[in-house]
Amino acid sequence: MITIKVPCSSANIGPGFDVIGLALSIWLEIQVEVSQVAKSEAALNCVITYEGEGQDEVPLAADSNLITRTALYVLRCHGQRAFPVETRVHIKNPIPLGRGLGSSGAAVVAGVVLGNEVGKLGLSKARMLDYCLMIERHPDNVAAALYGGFVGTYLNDLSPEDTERKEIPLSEVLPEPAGGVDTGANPPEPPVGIGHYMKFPWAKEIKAIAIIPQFEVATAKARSVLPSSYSRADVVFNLQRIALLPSALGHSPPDAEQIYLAMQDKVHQPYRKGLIPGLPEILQSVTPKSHPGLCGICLSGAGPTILALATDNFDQIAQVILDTFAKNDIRCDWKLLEPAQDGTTVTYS
Ligand SMILES: Nc1ncnc2c1ncn2[C@@H]1O[C@H](COP(=O)(O)OP(=O)(O)O)[C@@H](O)[C@H]1O
Ligand SMILES: N[C@@H](CCOP(=O)(O)O)C(=O)O
Repeated sequence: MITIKVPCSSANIGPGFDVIGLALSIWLEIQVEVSQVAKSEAALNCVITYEGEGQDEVPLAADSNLITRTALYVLRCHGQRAFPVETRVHIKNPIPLGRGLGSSGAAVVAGVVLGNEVGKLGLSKARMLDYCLMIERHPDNVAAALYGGFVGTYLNDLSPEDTERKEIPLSEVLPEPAGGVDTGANPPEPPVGIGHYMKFPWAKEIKAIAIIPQFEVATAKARSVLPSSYSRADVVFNLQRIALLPSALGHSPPDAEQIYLAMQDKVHQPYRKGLIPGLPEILQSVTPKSHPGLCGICLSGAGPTILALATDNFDQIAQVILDTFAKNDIRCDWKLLEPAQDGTTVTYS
């Protein structure tokens, strides 16, 4: 059996919109068995079973499920039209969907690794990142999930031809389900070196409190409310803070006041407040002065999860944020998480 484990991730961490990602300790797990039968009755030779978050909504057909659809994309780019006969994929997913904890990024990474494994393609992690970026086009979640830890990411300047290839409509990369039938269309291969990442140090004292509201915000929706241009003052505000953030979060012992300031943002959080009731008040509800132990607070990814970074007093900090959400009739779960430094792992048993 092949076991693929992919961590969840929190993107942005305040000012690092589409740049910074932090892999955290909730893992999507995929168990894969390829059984040696002569013929498979399953569409595209793939049988999917699923447990955990999203089990009542996630499709189980190989050409609809985001994980296997992604794997099929990778396989088809290498001349393999379907899964090997017969591939059984069991998905265990504890990452809540549509909450800003990178469930789709984890699913895309898992799909690329699944394609690489069952197709015996021998792709490097750097090449797998290219495949991920053809599907999830912002690099922060997928780079964190693939490589692990606290990362800064960027997209390379590509040649005009490669740029065109990279920007091909998603519907051509992941064609609409064809009822398990191979349409025969060849998908576009990713250009080489679409994106890059760099891992930053993380101060061992800092843990992540994730306050996860019981409602979903689709990332696509949360991106659609952002403006297409910004004032120079707002861009400079974020640049000034993002320049400090990696060293502030890597410095031990952590300087809470500096981290708190370095996590302020004017590029995405203010525009997303309409999607998350009480967001400005929640972001102001705890500070290092009011709640010793707190280092910084931000929207996790596109929300609605709130990420509070702290060294102590985790329950008290979580409780204030839960209470502030409760005033807006929003119930939440909360978890204390740690950076997942190893990123995606594959084991064989
Ligand atoms: N384990 C999974 N298996 C299949 N599809 C998934 C899985 N995880 C996430 N998805 C897909 O990704 C969507 C959520 O993505 P998105 O809106 O980007 O939110 P998130 O912040 O959780 O990444 C889900 O509605 C589902 O379609
Ligand atoms: N930079 C992206 C990150 C989205 O993360 P997700 O976990 O909400 O999918 C954005 O802010 O849109």
